[in-house]
Amino acid sequence: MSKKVAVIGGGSWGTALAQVLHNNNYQVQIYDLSQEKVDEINQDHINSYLPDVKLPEQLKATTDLKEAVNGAEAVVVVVPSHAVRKAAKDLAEVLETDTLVVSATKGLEENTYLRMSEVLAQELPAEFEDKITVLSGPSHAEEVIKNHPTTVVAANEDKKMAQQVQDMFMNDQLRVYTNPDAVGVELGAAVKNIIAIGAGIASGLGYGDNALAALVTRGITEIKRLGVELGAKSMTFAGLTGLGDLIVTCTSQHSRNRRLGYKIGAGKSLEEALDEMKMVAEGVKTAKAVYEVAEKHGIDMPISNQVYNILFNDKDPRQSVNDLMMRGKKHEIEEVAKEQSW
Ligand SMILES: NC(=O)C1=CN([C@@H]2O[C@H](COP(=O)(O)OP(=O)(O)OC[C@H]3O[C@@H](n4cnc5c(N)ncnc54)[C@H](O)[C@@H]3O)[C@@H](O)[C@H]2O)C=CC1
Ligand SMILES: O=C(CO)COP(=O)(O)O
Repeated sequence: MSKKVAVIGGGSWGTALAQVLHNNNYQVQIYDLSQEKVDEINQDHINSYLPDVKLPEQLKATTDLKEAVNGAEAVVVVVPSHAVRKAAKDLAEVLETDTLVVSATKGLEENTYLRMSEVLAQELPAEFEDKITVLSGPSHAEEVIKNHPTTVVAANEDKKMAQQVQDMFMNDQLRVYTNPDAVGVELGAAVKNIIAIGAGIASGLGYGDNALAALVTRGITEIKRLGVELGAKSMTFAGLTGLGDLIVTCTSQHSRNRRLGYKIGAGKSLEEALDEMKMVAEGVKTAKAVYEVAEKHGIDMPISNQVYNILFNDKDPRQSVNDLMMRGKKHEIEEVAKEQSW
């Protein structure tokens, strides 16, 4: 009999990952709070967030968490970041001790500024701490669900755990690498969403590829600056979950964060833009968390800072662009500037 995996969260990413696991011969059960989502998957074999794609009939969904995790060798947590603590609390009641936990959510928790694996570790019993592996990378659900070639990373300090998750998801359409630096992987994934909102804003203002390249390149510089301060390895930000995910999110038609930014750049308020979104744009909440963390640690994050001010302080995006362009003059590579006292 095939092994079972429970996917916690039947949104676009949860459904795409569920299909990958189904293709890899797992019996998959999706858990979602929304009866409507569960009915779509069970009765119509679709997820309305992923139009034009028929899901495998064997993919089952439920609103009963206990039923979903019963007998599962792994649970994949893929609810929005604001729901992870609640999902983890609920999971703590029903999870069997030897179950692997995969965290596929991208964001930082508001107020605590914790990474998602840290939130899970706080709420699950202590024996799960080493069993939490982060799965992340440049991977829009809209393409994964169509089996387009995609690369992601399974991150856990424990090599065996990372490899188990690599084996679970890897196939000829989804290539999975491992990386012990879960801190860097999670921070890259969370902060790129803020820069992607910035890329959307720039596009909504009518700016083109030059501004985009500037945002991506200077964006990864400030993501790395924050990450290294918080204990990540600098090289992780040159990889799939750093630069890779930043590129895909800043440039893709599928990105929810970029789309939200575009609406704001084109003149809508944050409330109007959010009202028009069905799916989660994680960068909004993360912008607040990162603004506060950067302030606390004294880290210079000029782009994230401007995105925060546009989102939460009604700053005119054109003024933000001007302020970014007119910052004090700098050496491009700060490590070299320090080394050579430039
Ligand atoms: N959509 C994508 O292409 C990708 C998304 N992600 C990340 O995955 C996470 C989820 O994103 P999406 O699937 O796009 O979100 P979504 O907005 O499409 O769906 C979220 C789903 O979670 C459900 N939900 C909310 N709270 C829940 C709870 N406590 N228990 C169970 N279900 C709950 C909602 O009913 C909804 O069906 C986000 O952190 C996102 O950044 C990561 C990679 C790709
Ligand atoms: O993380 C993603 C792709 O890797 C999805 O980004 P969006 O949430 O902006 O769609």
